[in-house]
Amino acid sequence: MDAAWPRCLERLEAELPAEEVHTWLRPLQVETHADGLTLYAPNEFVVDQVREHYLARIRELVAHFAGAPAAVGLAVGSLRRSPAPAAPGAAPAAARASGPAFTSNLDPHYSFENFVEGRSNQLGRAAALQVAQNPGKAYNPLLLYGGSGLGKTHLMHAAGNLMRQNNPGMRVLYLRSEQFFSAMMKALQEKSMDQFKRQFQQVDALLIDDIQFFAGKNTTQEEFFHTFNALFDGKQQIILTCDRYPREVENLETRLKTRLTWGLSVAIEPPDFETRAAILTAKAAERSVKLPEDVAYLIAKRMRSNVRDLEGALNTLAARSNFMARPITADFAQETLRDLLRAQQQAVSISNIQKTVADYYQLRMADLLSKRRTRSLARPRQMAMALSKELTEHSLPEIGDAFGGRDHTTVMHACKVMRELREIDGKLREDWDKLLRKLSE
Ligand SMILES: Nc1ncnc2c1ncn2[C@@H]1O[C@H](COP(=O)(O)OP(=O)(O)OP(=O)(O)O)[C@@H](O)[C@H]1O
Repeated sequence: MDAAWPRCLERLEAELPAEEVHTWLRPLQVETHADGLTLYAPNEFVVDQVREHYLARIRELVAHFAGAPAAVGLAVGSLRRSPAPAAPGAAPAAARASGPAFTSNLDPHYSFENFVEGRSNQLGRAAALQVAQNPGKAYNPLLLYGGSGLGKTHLMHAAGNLMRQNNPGMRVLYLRSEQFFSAMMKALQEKSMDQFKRQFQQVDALLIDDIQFFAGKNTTQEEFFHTFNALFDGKQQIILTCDRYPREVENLETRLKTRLTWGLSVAIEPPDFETRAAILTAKAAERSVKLPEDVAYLIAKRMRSNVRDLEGALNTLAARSNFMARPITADFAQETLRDLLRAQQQAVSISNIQKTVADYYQLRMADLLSKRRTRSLARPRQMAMALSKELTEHSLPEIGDAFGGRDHTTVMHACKVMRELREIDGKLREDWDKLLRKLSE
């Protein structure tokens, strides 16, 4: 019986579009019994989809591969396994089915406690927390938007988990936009739209991730628009994420764009250096990885794109250190992450920085690089030099050369001035942050 489900999945993969298997069947957890098996789905929504579209075929295949009649049950729940690997000699971790009647697709790992706060995500975190504490009342909908891997999904799950923690009976449903889309397409094909719509009337909070996916999909937008309105009228909480401000998403209906931004829309920005280092330190502690401070700084300095990449770097380091039984040091990190760090470094060059700074201050490149010392040129020039030191691996003399053959002490002075001004001049600090962000995209 144990082998029946993997073989059944394999066969279904050959028979069905990959997207369907990925969306509905892969997330199922299986518990085998002597005379059959039970499939556990993360929530009722998935149970309905599986029952309606796949269960009959699953039953046929399981019986076929088991070589005998087999009972296949389907229920909401999950198989809880002991999170730590079993110690040598210990009995296998007991697996058991659990879960209330409505679970939510929420990942319990994501919480506010393990979300590191920084200037870049402070507002988003505060808004998500407010919403979780006053669902349907604080801001509706809450829209979190920003680039990939910056923590939008994390905050969304954290809000959902907190709602359920405060009120265990609350029905919170998390869906990726693809899941909404694919369930709707099925319902349309099979003329079961009424049932599709009813599922949403039962939820207290609906969390939809990555709504930019709806762009160009007109029927989905129409349906989502109605679902949205019904929930909104019923004061059910809606939380959405998008990879940019919805008004900037092409091929999204205007009335939907307007609705999406009715409540509160908050940008999640790429984390600054301190936050990146704090995230690395926190993730390392969570995983019991010994990450010295200088290594956290090294990675945080060099990897500026997003948190997912930071996590990837940490995982790579931890795995290699484990495997080679070597401690994580700065040298070890340089050696292990060489390619990754180089790829990040290539993304920004001095000329790239000069161009971005010139555009930002609406100057001509020739003026920025000229010897003229008027204040309106000197500050942007110092800004560009300091950014070059911060963002590239070039030496002071190399940077000086790239700025019309200036001496390395001029570059050093520019870095010092910028550091001091950032402490006391709010406008300049804002310029610095904006430019850093632009250059780190
Ligand atoms: N401030 C933070 N503190 C701790 N972990 C974070 C933080 N920001 C992001 N992460 C982690 O980074 C990873 C990527 O974040 P997440 O999946 O939430 O990104 P996203 O913005 O939803 O990206 P996408 O749009 O690509 O889905 C997750 O593992 C998340 O836990």
